[in-house]
Amino acid sequence: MEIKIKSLDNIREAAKAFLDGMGTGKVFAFYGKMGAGKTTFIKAICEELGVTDVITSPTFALVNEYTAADGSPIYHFDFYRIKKLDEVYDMGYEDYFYGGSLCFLEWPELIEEILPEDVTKVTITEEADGSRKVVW
Ligand SMILES: Nc1ncnc2c1ncn2[C@@H]1O[C@H](COP(=O)(O)OP(=O)(O)OP(=O)(O)O)[C@@H](O)[C@H]1O
Repeated sequence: MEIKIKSLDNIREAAKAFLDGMGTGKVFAFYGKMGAGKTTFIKAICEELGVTDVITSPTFALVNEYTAADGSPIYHFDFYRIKKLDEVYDMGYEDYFYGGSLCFLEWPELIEEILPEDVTKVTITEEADGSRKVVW
């Protein structure tokens, strides 16, 4: 599927469209260059799910946990700074990836070998006009 986000003014609408078309998967790997808009789009999706926690890229903690409006947890990962896969083993990644809760991953290419088989891969690209294309 594909969504175009014209500007930040349209991001909540885009997040809603994504949620409507995201399917039954739980683990979503967001690919895209630095500045493509991964954090911004994940934030919009979480807000659309009723998260009221502060949503920022979990660069230092590796994972942030939020609570959706229905009380379910959402896990937001950023693997940009990992140096060894051991760091991901040590955090008990399997409990997250196979736990049945929503997981949103930034920089999944750094842990490609341990992504679950049923991961949904989402690619965000910045277009020449500054809009973003989201494909999954
Ligand atoms: N859909 C959009 N339309 C316009 N601007 C956007 C959009 N999405 C993100 N931006 C802007 O682009 C910049 C980078 O966004 P963001 O931090 O979400 O990127 P990122 O892919 O998470 O980058 P990084 O990998 O460095 O964390 C921010 O200033 C943000 O406001």
